[in-house]
Amino acid sequence: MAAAYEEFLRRMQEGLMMRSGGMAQEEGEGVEQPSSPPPLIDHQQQDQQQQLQEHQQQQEQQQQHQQQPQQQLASSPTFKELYDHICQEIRSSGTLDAVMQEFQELRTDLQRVAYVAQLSQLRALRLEPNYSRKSEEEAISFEQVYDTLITNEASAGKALEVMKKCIQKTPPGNITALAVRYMKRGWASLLLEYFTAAEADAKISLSFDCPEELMWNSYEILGYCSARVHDYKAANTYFSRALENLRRGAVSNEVKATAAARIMAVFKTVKDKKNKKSSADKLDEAKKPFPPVPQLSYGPNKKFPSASSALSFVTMEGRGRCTVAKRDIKPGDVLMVDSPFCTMINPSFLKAHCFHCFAGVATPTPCSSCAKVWYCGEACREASWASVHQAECHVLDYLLDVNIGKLALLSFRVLTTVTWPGLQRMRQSIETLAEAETEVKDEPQKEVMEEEPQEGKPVEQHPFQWQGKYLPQDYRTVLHLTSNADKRSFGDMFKRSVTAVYLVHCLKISGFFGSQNVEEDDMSFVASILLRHLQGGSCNAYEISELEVSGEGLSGGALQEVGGALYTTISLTNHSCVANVARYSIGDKCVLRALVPIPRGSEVLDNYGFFFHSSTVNERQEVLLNQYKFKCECRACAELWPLYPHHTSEILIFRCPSPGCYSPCSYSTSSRTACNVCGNQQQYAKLMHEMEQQLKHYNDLLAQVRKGITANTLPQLLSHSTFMTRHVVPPVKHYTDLQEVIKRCYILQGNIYRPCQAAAPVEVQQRSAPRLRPSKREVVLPR
Ligand SMILES: C[S@@+](CC[C@H](N)C(=O)[O-])C[C@H]1O[C@@H](n2cnc3c(N)ncnc32)[C@H](O)[C@@H]1O
Repeated sequence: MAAAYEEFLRRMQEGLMMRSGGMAQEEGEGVEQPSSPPPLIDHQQQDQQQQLQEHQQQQEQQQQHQQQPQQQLASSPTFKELYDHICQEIRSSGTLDAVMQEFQELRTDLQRVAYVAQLSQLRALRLEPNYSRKSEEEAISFEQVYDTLITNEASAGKALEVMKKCIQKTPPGNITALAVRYMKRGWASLLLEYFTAAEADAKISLSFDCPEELMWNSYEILGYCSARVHDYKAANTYFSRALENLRRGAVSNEVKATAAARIMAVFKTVKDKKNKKSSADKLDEAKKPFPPVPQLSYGPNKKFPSASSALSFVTMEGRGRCTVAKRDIKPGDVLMVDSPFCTMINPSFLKAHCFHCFAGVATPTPCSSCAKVWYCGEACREASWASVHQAECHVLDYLLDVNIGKLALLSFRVLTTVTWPGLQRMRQSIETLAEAETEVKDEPQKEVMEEEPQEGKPVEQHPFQWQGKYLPQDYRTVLHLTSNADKRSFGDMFKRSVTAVYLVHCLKISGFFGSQNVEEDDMSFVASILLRHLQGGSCNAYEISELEVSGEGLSGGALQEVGGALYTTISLTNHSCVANVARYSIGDKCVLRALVPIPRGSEVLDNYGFFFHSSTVNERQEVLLNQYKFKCECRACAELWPLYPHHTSEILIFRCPSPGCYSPCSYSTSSRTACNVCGNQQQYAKLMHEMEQQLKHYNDLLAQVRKGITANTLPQLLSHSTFMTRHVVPPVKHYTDLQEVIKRCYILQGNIYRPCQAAAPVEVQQRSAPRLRPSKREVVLPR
């Protein structure tokens, strides 16, 4: 039985990892263990002696449990403390078998959450607000460190980081302190040549309407930033105000003299210069955080506006809802542009990314209430507060705890987005839906589609029934995400149920239910919905990604998972290890584009993060089954395609280009050859010549992509992809490389983050050009 307990504990520790369509792989504590054996222990298979031993151990454990006083659970426990305590209690009380049996007999999420809510630890659970608070005392300590660091220009980077923390900790009521601290952060940015950030901070500092003589250094910063973009008129005004306020300021004469000399050195050189407006425009361009979102090819689908009209949605036996091509689709076609129902940031990106829009920011604005999250500016701060953050701010440390899993915050946000009154309005239909799911589903009315899938055996398709438009902000689309509840193990479901009840306590103290006392019945209802989203999210949450690049060009760089989101239209696409589409992020939007030609009637297939060329069939199947609860039967899995580079020497095998045949062909370059299967005649010498030309040209295209040039290159790569798809039998290294290069081009059109936010120099400095910032020896501490 000891082994059984170990197995139980392992299963209890499994769980709440964000498991998602290609999607976010969690977690701080590691990704969920792949493929777990069935949860129930078959006692009949164990020999009697073993059973006896286990029985004795169980008795001993029970005795120990009775003798030892139970360890007290901390007040306001973290999820890990709570869950470990529950596991420990079940283990030591010897009630595992009973718990497993009882729990597995439960049919609905409502029953599951009601069951775990009766555990003593959850009955006694009382949570207090838990978040990172503002503190003037801590802010002052950070400011003192800054004041020491900033006197040495080499420490400007550190000074900037320290001042960020200082601002984050400053209570919002300390107006003057905040104004001065933004000014100081602006100064550190200026020294680092982060001109956009320096300008933004100087302007924020002035927006507090503090006595002008305190803010002379902000005017000085604005003077340098304006001079840099040749806005000399503005630079003159700012420098004049800097000097005037410096004269009135309460700083020592020594500081006044040094600062005045420094300002004058640049002021003199810009005084009589004429404005050059175009350069200023360039700086504005640099501020735009995201590239434009592409238009859907062939226009939007009337019923599914986030999808192209080239797509239809059906259900198939064993595959659930599927996306199918209604017409021939070309590589590069934009098939879906989806908005999130709600999003969440990965805790490791909290320090350098906007909590609301995910833009990378060097000198962000903090939340006015907590000292945990940052925004790229006031607009995002306000939008976030109004939409989700107000409801979560004071319980954020519970929700961002690494051990609770990323889906906790996402599920919490689903509910705060819908709101309690919203849920109450839908309560009856939600309960009806939950009940219907436990009954045996009727066969949907059969309707044979015009189109047949191109490869493999034809599968019966039924139209996907949906009332009204399928809109990304419609909560019903989230409710109907597949949860795979019937395929989940005991450990998985048990841990999710405990999480759901824990989260409902977080909702309660954050004011979700309003000021009145909440009924137990309502708590259970909301916990059951949380449990539904914790399951749905594990198979349907997608990552929000960005390419982090350093240096001037766009070569290299790592694709990072900045956050997660629910995209309910993208969620209608199934997985293949040989996907025909690729996905990337623009801001918080998700774009799905064709990689290869997709013939009319074929399924549109995404990849959930497990590619045939980078992991073995066994690895892929194991994770897909464990995480997404299906057995992949794609071509690569069925034909056991080899890993990259597939073959030691590159051999291209031609396929018959006749539509509907596509069989591998042997050929002769000297004459026309007939396909063994369909008899189609093909001039292979001509084909070979064209192939050679294309391969030669491909290398030039590759060089362009390496430099980050995609606008003209991508169409040529896509046309090469069409040619290769038509003529070559996969898997072949060149074809795999080509798909990867196309994906790279798509990604380059999405979110890009440069950790160093310094704007690129607008012009090479000329002899007569103004100096952009003070030199090292002129640095004085701004007061
Ligand atoms: C993002 S959803 C895709 C849409 C889903 N079929 C539905 O009905 O909502 C992911 C889930 O779809 C199913 N799925 C995805 N790819 C599949 C495949 N190749 N074969 C069978 N089922 C698949 C699995 O249940 C998986 O957890």
